[in-house]
Amino acid sequence: MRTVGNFIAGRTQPALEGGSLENLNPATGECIARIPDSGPADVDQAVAAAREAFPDWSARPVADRMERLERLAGLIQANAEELAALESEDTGKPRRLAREIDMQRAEANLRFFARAMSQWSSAGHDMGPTGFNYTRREPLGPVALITPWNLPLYLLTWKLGPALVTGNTVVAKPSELTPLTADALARLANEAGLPAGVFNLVHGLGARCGQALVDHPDIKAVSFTGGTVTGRRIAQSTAPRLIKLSLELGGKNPALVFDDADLDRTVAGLLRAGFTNQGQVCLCSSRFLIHESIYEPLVERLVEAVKGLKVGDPEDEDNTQGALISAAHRDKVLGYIDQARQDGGRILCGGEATRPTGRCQDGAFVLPTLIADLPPESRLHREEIFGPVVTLQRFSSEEEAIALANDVDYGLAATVWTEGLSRAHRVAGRLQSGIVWVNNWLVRDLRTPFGGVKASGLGREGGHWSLEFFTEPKNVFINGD
Ligand SMILES: NC(=O)C1=CN([C@@H]2O[C@H](COP(=O)(O)OP(=O)(O)OC[C@H]3O[C@@H](n4cnc5c(N)ncnc54)[C@H](O)[C@@H]3O)[C@@H](O)[C@H]2O)C=CC1
Ligand SMILES: O=C(O)/C=C/C=C(\O)C(=O)O
Repeated sequence: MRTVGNFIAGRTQPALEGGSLENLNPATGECIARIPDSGPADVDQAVAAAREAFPDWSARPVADRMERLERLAGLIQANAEELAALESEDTGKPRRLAREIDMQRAEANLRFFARAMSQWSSAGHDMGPTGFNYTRREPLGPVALITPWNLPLYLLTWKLGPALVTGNTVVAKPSELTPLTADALARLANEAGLPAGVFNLVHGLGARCGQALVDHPDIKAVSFTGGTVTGRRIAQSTAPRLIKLSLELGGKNPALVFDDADLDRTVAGLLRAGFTNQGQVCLCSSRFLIHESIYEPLVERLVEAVKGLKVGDPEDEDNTQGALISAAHRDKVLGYIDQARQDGGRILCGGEATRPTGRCQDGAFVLPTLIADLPPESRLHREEIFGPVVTLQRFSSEEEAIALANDVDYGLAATVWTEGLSRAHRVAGRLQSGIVWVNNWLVRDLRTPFGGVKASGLGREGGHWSLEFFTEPKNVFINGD
């Protein structure tokens, strides 16, 4: 079994009070590591290290920071297989998915932001003979990055890249459920030549370690991805200090399938949108809204396709579906399926836990599930389940589809399936959603704004939005004579 430590000022160390937490592999139920149960004293030490490293790191030439981040990206690439194995063990996701999605994106995130910095410019405002204004973009200081368990290294690097390249120093807190790739990244950070204290890592529970981090008076900004309840709590905690906050939160994302959709493309797309990573991506479509004229044939094809998904041991390269993040989360998801039955829903496929044979028989597996005929007010249409569960609804007009899509508290990512160009533009314009994909799902261009509206978050990350978040603009006026 591994022992994971906090990474502070370039060194690995246990929690100062000595406590530790179990880290389980959700596919087997086995304990695979012990991690520090960090508290305010550990956080204080990590923030002090970040504060101490800030003057040197922020004063370095941009090219120096870009080069070190590129080196770190190269080390992720070189160690991708080992990192994918760790990620899969820690999350229960198929190793193949961890390799093909998580590790590729972790590398791409760091390369993208290192290179984006070379194209970033600041504004100038010419007042003619009176003078000239130029805008400096200054780093903030030590910043907190708090990340969830569904895409651990993917989301940590998504925040780390822009934070570091703009000259900030970092204290990161990964989810207590998935510490392993962050721990590995810390070692690679030393190898890549990140100076001590530039990147620090504290492990532990959200309510103790995470809360101490967001409450720390020297933290100048918090970038958080996770559940909406936690996001709201962080917003309340940081509000009195008026620090910058970026919140990427949950979703209840609709897929709108119109009667002119290409059904082959739609079935393949909905399968990915509904069930990638066992439905544990904030962008997953969890409500399929289908035009009544194609409802029966499309649903028949979807049921067949979903039944064809292979659930089981994440190490088996043939499996597309692994375990959910924990037994507790599996039970929460199963609770929603029970609720669906009570609400009169019809389970078209799945609807239960499964026990793969062999080493995974005690794992947290749930069969991919489609549920029809729920009443409109059912909680399953409204609440984020964050598992392999999709509800189906019919609509008879474009107006009704848009109304159903918008009738939830969330507004993160919608998909629209149609061959009609005008309809695609019209509907995209009316959806209350930070992101709309037409005839596809999770095509990511890292230059684009990423984030949600309503209960799905606050602010945008990606491209220059991330670079702006991690810097403060300062206007300098130079007199004209
Ligand atoms: N990106 C997303 O949309 C995600 C959504 N979720 C949703 O949230 C639900 C709950 O999952 P959790 O693991 O509890 O997510 P969470 O939002 O509580 O955890 C995310 C991160 O925040 C930290 N955290 C928790 N409380 C904190 C606090 N008071 N201050 C600072 N940091 C804190 C956690 O330790 C973790 O690192 C899931 O069932 C799912 O519906 C969960 C993970 C990702
Ligand atoms: O940036 C992406 O491509 C995906 C981000 C996903 C999340 O933020 C999430 O699932 O929490």
